[in-house]
Amino acid sequence: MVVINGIKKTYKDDKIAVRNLSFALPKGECFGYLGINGVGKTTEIKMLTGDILPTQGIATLGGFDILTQQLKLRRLIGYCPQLDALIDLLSLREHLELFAKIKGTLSGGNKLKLSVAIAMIGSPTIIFLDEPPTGMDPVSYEFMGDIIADVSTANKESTVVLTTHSMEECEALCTRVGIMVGGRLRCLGSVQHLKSRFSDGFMIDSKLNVPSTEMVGNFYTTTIKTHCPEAADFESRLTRDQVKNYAIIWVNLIDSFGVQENQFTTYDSFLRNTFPNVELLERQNEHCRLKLHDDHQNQSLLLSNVFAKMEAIKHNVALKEYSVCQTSLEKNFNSFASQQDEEKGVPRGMEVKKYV
Ligand SMILES: Nc1ncnc2c1ncn2[C@@H]1O[C@H](COP(=O)(O)OP(=O)(O)OP(=O)(O)O)[C@@H](O)[C@H]1O
Repeated sequence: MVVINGIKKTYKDDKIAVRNLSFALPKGECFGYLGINGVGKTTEIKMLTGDILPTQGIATLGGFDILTQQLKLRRLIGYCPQLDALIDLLSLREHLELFAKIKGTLSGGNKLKLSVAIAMIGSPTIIFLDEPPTGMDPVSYEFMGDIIADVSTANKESTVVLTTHSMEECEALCTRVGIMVGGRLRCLGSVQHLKSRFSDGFMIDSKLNVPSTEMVGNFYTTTIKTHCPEAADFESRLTRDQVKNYAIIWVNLIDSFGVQENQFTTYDSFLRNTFPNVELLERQNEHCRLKLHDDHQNQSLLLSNVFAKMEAIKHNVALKEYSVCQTSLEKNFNSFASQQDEEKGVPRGMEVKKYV
């Protein structure tokens, strides 16, 4: 439905906004374009919708050439631009009539909803949405998400190209995602594929058992009494009032803390003996969050393997519950976004020459 072949855009000031972009999208796809500000997403959409001309390359939408068949092509597309540009979509009379009616009555978010609705009118075959959710309230945002999913992935009526800064939106809506850096598409694939390919590991959220009274008692007998007889004598030296007033509670708390420490140390060492690179990120009482780093050299770090190993470990440690999840798409995106600086120089073979 969308075929892009070697599209490039150089602005007047020699700024290369899009560099030799090539990819294709079938019908029914919801494609998410990710990239930090200024990487070239809007420029790419503007070339496809005919707002601006590419410097180089060809593209077809629904079989129509973006350079020579703009009139036919426009009937196929719906476009919700990033900025409020309703003026481009209406005749002068319609524009005046509409704004005479709505001036001062539509908030920014409502104007945006109107723009999305206009882009969807007539069930266009290809819909371009340039950062549509900015400023939309959560209810409308969810409603818009449902509509996008309906027309693209569910009913296979349209191909949707969505530029966004929201990873959540991409994860929820898009069948495929492309991450753009410095005018180039650096990766393209399903969210799950990108996560598996670029993920740097797994997060494990765990909850250990709350120490039982019996465990606390055992700890007191085996550890405190053995290694610290003075402290063990502490209880017998307390007055009745002291026992009544909290002192005994403190002893119990210290014992309970000791049991928790032992449980955690055992759990931590089991993890470190099982996985190559474990980092403790956070710990509070019986809860802890750990990261299993993946250097992509160890093939065993697959989600299924991590679960299998955790299931084996859990019988040896005081683990009440745990969950394993892949690092988020946001993490992957951030690592791509950080490459933006490196992309600022003109790459080899892409130099723009000035002829005077
Ligand atoms: N008319 C123009 N003339 C010169 N440079 C431009 C023009 N329009 C955009 N650019 C530059 O081209 C690059 C890509 O801009 P573009 O608007 O396509 O980025 P974007 O990824 O859509 O950003 P955002 O997420 O902020 O919308 C930027 O460096 C921008 O400054």
